[in-house]
Amino acid sequence: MENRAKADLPSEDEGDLIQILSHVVRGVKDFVDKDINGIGLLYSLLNTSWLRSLLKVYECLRQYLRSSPTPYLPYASGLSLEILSDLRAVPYPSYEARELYRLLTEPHMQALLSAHDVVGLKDYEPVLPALPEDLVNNEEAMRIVCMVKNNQPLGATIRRDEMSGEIYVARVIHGGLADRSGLLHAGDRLVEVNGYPVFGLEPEQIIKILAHSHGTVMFKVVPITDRPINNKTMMFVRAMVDYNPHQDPGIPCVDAGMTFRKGNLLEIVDQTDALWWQAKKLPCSSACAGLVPSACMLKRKMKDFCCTQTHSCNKIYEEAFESEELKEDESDFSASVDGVYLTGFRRSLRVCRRRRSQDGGSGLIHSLCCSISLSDPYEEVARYQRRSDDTHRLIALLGPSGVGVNELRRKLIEINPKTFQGATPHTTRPRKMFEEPGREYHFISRDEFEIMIHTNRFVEYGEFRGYFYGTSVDAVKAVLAAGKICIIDIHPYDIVSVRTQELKAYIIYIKPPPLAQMKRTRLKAQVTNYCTSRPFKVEDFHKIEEEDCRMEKHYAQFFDHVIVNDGLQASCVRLLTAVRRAQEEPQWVPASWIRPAEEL
Ligand SMILES: Nc1ncnc2c1ncn2[C@@H]1O[C@H](COP(=O)(O)OP(=O)(O)OP(=O)(O)O)[C@@H](O)[C@H]1O
Repeated sequence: MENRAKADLPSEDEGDLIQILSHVVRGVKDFVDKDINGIGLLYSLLNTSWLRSLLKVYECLRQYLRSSPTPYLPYASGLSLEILSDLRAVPYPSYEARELYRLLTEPHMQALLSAHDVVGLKDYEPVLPALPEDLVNNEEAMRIVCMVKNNQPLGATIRRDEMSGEIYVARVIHGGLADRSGLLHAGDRLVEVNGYPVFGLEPEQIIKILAHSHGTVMFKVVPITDRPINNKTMMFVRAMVDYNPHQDPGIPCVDAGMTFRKGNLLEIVDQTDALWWQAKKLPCSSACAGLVPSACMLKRKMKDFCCTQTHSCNKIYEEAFESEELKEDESDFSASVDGVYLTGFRRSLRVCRRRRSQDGGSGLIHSLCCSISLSDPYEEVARYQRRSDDTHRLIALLGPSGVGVNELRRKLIEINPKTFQGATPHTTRPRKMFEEPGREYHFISRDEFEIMIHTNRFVEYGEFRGYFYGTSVDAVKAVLAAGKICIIDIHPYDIVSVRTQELKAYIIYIKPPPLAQMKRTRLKAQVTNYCTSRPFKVEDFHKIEEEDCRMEKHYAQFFDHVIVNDGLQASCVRLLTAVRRAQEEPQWVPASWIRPAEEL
């Protein structure tokens, strides 16, 4: 079969396109197993038999054009008419003459001969009537555009030029009906809609005309001469803020607007307009894009909002921490599983952090909360696939106090201490008898600790009873360099310190289940703080829920994954799966992590 296909090819170089196609198919096949958007579709398209047949037809036609065949007879149908007339003149025609007469008078034969003459004389170009001589030179070229609406919006917006009263197509929505037709463009001047002249009308009146028209809609337009080119390449971003077009009085067309939430991934498909971009939400469910504010426009919109938020940012932390009397001896937790020492399990530094936020911490909160939302309403992202020889990504668990962050982290390390490890913290407190330097803690002086703070070497730190405690970047890197997966718990404060090119943290948010389920699953659980260990009370659950709401409201854009901690066992399995995916499957990460700054 394959040989025959080869033999059918007109000559060696006619096979070029087929060869190129085969080469492309082989190249694309190598990427099929990688999670690249649309690659499967492209592969099956390139592999279709009709595409190969089409290319063959194309090659044959090229060969035909190259050999430029000349017709055997210049005028076959004329000759057939002459023969018919001669045959009619024969008084006693033979059987063969009668047969020939019958054949030549058949409509199919006549059509065939006529087609031969048309092709032979290359007489197939349409003949246009001559242009009238009195044509006005500067008359505008009009375009008549017909579209079948099919209950879907046209995917274009219009605006009225207040000075001239002319109506223009303001924008064409990417992937919408108008865009797919390729016949309407932003800047085209609208002259008529379904035969109604639109000059001087309000855009609302034109929309009414459109709403009443069913089936085919006809536009008469004067096409724009210099069409703006969308020369920016496609860009993927993570939304760092919520946006609702219905609450934005500044949007040019609410119906074309797209709602998005913090953390949503958007594909920016059109940046022609400096103020309003067009975007699709990922994973893509609709072919049609929606209108979203551009980065600079959204930043402007967020400015006022963020100013009002500064107070509540401070409040979040004031409210999130509890005030309790502390016992120094109970501030540490450590254990050994299968001879492997579990480190980095200090008691929560909630209280220390509260103190930090009181004495000067508010500046930090402000800079975290507002710098993120103000300066970058969109964060450019790119697909990142960790190579097997790269260090693992840091796994950072975040969640309301008491939800079970430490419990899950501990379980993960206990299940597989050869794979997972916490980072050994630093402290300025004196070493206890049984402690070994570098095992429970790295013991350093206060001066050394302060230098490390000022040189940003901590992913998180706090002060407790006059001593500093903290997890350093180097401690995390030491675990990663040993080929293990470093798993730490963080506070919202620490998000900025772990989301770096160096650590590539994958942030998993541990979310509480609904109240009833939380009560049911925590029947035997204990709230452990610095001075007591007691069963959960209803107030504890309410506090967890409140903190959950606040964390989601302010930090959801940073969550790479969310796990609802209902049953401990099931949550553990989900956590293991999420960690495996973070390390082995492609993930969206800030583009700055994988591209040098000058390329961005
Ligand atoms: N899914 C669960 N089912 C039942 N009990 C749980 C579950 N998750 C955690 N717990 C229990 O809830 C209590 C609090 O958990 P844990 O100490 O891990 O909270 P945390 O989020 O680390 O809070 P903190 O930051 O205040 O230490 C522990 O007694 C733990 O065993």
